[in-house]
Amino acid sequence: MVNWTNFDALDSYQALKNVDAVNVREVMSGESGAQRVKKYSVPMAEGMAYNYAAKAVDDDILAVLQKLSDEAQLTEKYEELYNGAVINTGEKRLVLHQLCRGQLGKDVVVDGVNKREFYQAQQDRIAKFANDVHAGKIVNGKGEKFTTVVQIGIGGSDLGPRALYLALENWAKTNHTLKMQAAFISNVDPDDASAVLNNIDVEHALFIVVSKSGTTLETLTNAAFVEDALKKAGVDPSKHMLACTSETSPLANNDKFLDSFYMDDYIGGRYSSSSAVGCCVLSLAFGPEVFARLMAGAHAADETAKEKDILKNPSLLDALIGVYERNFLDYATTAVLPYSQALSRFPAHLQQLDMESNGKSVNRFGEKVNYVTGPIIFGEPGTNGQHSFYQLLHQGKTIVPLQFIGFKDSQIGNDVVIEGSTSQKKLDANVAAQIVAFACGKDDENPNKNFDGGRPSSIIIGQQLNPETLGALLAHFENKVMFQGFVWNINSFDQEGVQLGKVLAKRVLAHDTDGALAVYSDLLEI
Ligand SMILES: O=P(O)(O)OC[C@H]1O[C@](O)(CO)[C@@H](O)[C@@H]1O
Repeated sequence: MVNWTNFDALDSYQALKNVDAVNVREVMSGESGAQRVKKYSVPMAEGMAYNYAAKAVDDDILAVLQKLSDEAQLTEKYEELYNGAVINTGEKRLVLHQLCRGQLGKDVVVDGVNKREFYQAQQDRIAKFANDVHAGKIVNGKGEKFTTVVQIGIGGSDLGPRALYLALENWAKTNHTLKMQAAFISNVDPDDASAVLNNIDVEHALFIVVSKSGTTLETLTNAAFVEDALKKAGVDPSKHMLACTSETSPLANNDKFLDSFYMDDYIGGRYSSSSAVGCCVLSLAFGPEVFARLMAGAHAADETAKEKDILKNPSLLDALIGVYERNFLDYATTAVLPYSQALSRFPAHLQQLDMESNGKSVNRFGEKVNYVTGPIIFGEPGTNGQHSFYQLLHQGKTIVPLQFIGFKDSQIGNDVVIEGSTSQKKLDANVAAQIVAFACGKDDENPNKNFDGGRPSSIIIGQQLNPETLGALLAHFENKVMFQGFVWNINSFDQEGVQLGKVLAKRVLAHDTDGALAVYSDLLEI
């Protein structure tokens, strides 16, 4: 059995308060910096590496972080999780998203159902469905092949799958495995659905209504919006619409859908890309083999996360360094900066993953905690970000830890040498330069041109963004967030904080308002 103890009650919490701080500028300058870049690197799954040379840690701090990991029983808690303990205390649920991509421990059986087999069976059903669509065995009302798939969902039923689709779209085109174009409708803003519908050929489109709960206002509204558009186009919606939901939701077992695929209550929305939620759209877009490769990469990262030695466990190490920065260096934000245009929506996915999971003020037993928890996450692909918000990152008063992601090869492989280097080389040169600029700064007698440096970062480096490396990246961050939640002794798997706004919006629509709500409603003429 593991002990669920508040972070500030641990001996290692006190020890971390007393460690000697590392001056990033000092240690990253000159030969010492070169040595750190070689030394402070951990292999990740799928040939990637997590390099943390430019973080404010040294061997002494790492030793205390190892103690923290052991004392807080972080890998033991992970083991409890994948063996089926009720980790989500708020909703009294198991947490099984890792089981969608492989068996990590014991069989998890609930009400006589082996959960790994259930998730695999859904993937197999989706694979058969996708193959039949691609082969022209499942066709539209006119007997013609479907060419487009549209996912209708929001939050975890949108962000992860959308980020993954965009991450692999060009890779799939290059590798001749783009079977169907995908599009996504999420916002209840009517312009979102209209713009997507205007851009596609609805007669040849399949629409997946994705909602775990089957009750989300935006998704149900958009599903009805699309149904209406299909009817107006003279198309039978039941031949074009699929459902992806939990078996207990109001959307389940509904014959207005061509077919339905299931996840369950043990998969949180923001962790659902590995379940039917991601499987459906990605298998239709790229083929089931590509989805299987994505899952293989994620499973490899899940296996690595079992390692007790923090210097061999990149997601655990990343988590612990993040905790040190958040609780002892007082850094409130983290920027995710992929030097890969394909990862354009990955920061948005991580924003939900991290902030919805760890944006909590009470521990897993509902008691207030006296320390800060999850950071604010934001980000954009480099080099675009360099010409936007990096000014503040370099010279602003707030220090923001930076998470870079970079790849040696492009996905499409089309490149030109201009002034002695390819665009890919320019991209990679920029990320290397940024890490050193942030860490080491530059003295200038003109204060306006002076860079203090000392701004910490880490980088995940891979050869190429492909299904395996993408899967490993996805799981790396899921596991990092999980480990941080364990340190803070919070429940990372519920999201009560999003409920109040939803309830009040319903009251506005029902004209049941008073006080400020009534005045705002009047201002907007609702
Ligand atoms: O899949 P559902 O049930 O429609 O939920 C969508 C999203 O809404 C939330 O519950 C928060 O509003 C997320 O956690 C979830 O990913």
